[in-house]
Amino acid sequence: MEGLVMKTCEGPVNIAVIKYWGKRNDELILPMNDSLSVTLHVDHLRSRTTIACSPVFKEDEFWLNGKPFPINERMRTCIEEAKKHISEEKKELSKYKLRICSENNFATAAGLASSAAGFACLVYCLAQVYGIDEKVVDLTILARRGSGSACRSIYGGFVWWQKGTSDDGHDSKAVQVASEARWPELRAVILVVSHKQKDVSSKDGMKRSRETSQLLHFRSKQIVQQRIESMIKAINAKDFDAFAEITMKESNQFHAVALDTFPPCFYMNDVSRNVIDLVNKYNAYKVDMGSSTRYSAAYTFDAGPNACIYLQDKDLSEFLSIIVSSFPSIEKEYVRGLPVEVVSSSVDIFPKHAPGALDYIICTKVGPGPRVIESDHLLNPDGSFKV
Ligand SMILES: Nc1ncnc2c1ncn2[C@@H]1O[C@H](COP(=O)(O)OP(=O)(O)OP(=O)(O)O)[C@@H](O)[C@H]1O
Ligand SMILES: C[C@@](O)(CCOP(=O)(O)OP(=O)(O)O)CC(=O)O
Repeated sequence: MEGLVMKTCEGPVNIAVIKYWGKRNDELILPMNDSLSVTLHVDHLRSRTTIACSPVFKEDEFWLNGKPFPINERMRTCIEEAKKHISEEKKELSKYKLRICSENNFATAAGLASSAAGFACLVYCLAQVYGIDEKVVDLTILARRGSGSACRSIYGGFVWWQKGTSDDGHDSKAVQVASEARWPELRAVILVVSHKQKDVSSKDGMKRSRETSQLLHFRSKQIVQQRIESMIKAINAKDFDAFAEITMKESNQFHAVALDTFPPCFYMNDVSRNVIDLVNKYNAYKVDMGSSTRYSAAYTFDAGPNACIYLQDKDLSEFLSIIVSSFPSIEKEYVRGLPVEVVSSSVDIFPKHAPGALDYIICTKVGPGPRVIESDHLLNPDGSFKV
């Protein structure tokens, strides 16, 4: 079709080890404290987005996971902000309407960071369509306007969102602490306890926490900065003990803030607590078996019951075998993502749960940032939606 421009990109999920919770400015999405995350591999968990731009389109349209979806205020902001940075030779495109089609290969709005992958992918794809020069324009600042945690999905590896101090948000951006090549042995196992949409969104939950939780204010002023420094040291030194301890304490403190919120937010459930118990028992078991480190696995939970367990490649098969025997399933495709050998575990110190306590498991590793893909477009070649 004459004048049609079309690009398709994929964007990764990130799971924070130092949590973002609480904004100092809701509209600009400026956080109360810094945060730090691990980008998970786009081969296993990703948003894929196709954007087409054409003089014949009559209105902007968005489809998410195969259905028309409203273009909400945050998405509108990302589009309008991206248009401000359009390259000189593509200026004409800013007048054209957009068709955006996106899909996540995992549950949306279930505390699996779909908004992070989705908005990072959207902004990255807009940058390709509009010829935005990434050396001049910080895409992390654009992605932040879609969802705070999305700014960290613009980079691969280990990413630090610096809260910034200015009122206009120009210094609230993400930087890469280390690429995925720094710690290639690091693995992440996502235990999907529920893929149902959560009751209180992160946006509403963190607003309520800022208004009612004294613990949140204490944490953001007195605790987070020190933990960021220790975490960066741990990553650079590949010190799993330090990484694991800070990760678990951060998760615990975030959920303590959720409970300190009034009325409280309950994001974890009994299965989540059983997972914490299993990880603690696994760490103790490994020490008994002569492990040179205090921790072999570290849990973290976002605003939902699903667990993310960080561990190293050497322990992955053993840990998964224990999980599968402790949380049995009748699902055929129970373990997804990275291929891992799962054997029947002979270690019987872990409690057995009823089949079906976990929906499924995704195994992945630390990965790169968003990428352009040349095939598998989600729109037809003429820019129409695939129905
Ligand atoms: N692929 C996508 N493209 C654009 N926007 C998306 C995409 N996926 C999700 N979103 C947006 O993110 C919203 C879901 O965000 P929400 O914060 O509720 O859930 P989550 O990101 O899965 O959980 P959490 O942020 O707590 O980990 C969707 O309603 C939609 O607006
Ligand atoms: C618990 C968290 O996952 C919170 C994520 O919050 P969002 O980035 O989804 O919130 P908004 O900025 O309002 O879109 C912790 C984290 O990812 O750091």
